[in-house]
Amino acid sequence: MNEPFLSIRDLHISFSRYTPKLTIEQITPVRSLNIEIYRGEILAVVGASGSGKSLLAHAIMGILPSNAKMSGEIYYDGQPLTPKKIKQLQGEKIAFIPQSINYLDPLMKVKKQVQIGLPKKGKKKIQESLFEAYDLQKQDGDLYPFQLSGGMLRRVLFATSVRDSVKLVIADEPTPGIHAEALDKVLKQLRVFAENGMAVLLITHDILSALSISDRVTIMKDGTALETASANKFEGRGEQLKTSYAKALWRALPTNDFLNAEGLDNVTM
Ligand SMILES: Nc1ncnc2c1ncn2[C@@H]1O[C@H](COP(=O)(O)OP(=O)(O)OP(=O)(O)O)[C@@H](O)[C@H]1O
Ligand code: NI
Repeated sequence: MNEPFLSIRDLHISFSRYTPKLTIEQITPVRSLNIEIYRGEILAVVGASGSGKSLLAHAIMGILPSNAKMSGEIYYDGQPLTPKKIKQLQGEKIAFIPQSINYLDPLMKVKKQVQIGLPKKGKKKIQESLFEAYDLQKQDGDLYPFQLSGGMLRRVLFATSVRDSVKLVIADEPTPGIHAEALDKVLKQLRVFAENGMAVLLITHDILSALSISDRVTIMKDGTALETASANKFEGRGEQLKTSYAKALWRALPTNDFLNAEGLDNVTM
């Protein structure tokens, strides 16, 4: 097999925080996390709220909060991904679609934000065609973020990430609040990115959408990767999955009649 394009080895992320009794305790919401993403594939990372998915994305992007302590290694295209390197790559080679729409500048018209980083010549044209591709009206471009709905803002965020030069796409929950048709478009677009050779990391709660377009799926629980399996292993009663947690998660989906859903909290590796 060829080399992973992005490789995360033994990642730990901790925070110190005050307890109600004003003593300091340390929490480690990401621990012993190993993840590899290859060129041309979509790896979906799925997991419950609080399982550490966004922290993983922020660690890669070098935007963890300043009180976070991180250890472990992140390799990009065979080289350590240092804070300096990430600054060079961001936008140009690595596209990040953040979970929070607060990442948009509240004081800048959205069309200007989409134009950032586009080639000087023709950026207006490209921005307009991106708007069209993501079902945004031309006049929406003159609005400020607060004037758009959450679903529209997500599509703006998505549009801001698209560049031909990009090699790695990290999409953190790109789909909440958007209607079915737009959801389909966003997922298909991720597929197109992968088919163009990009490595795509899709972070989501939604295991069914993840399975519909991903090549492999990593199930995250309590800050670590419990199991990584090809998407096609999620079938039947989950016999091909290794951990009981992954099996239970799969069987608990509505399309699988919620089999065993009540046991999901109790299952162990
Ligand atoms: N700035 C912070 N300070 C202290 N703890 C934090 C901080 N950010 C995150 N955490 C801890 O890390 C955990 C994981 O956070 P993270 O945002 O990665 O979860 P997530 O899997 O992305 O959840 P969601 O699906 O809700 O977006 C949180 O539950 C919280 O305990
Ligand atoms: Ni998150």
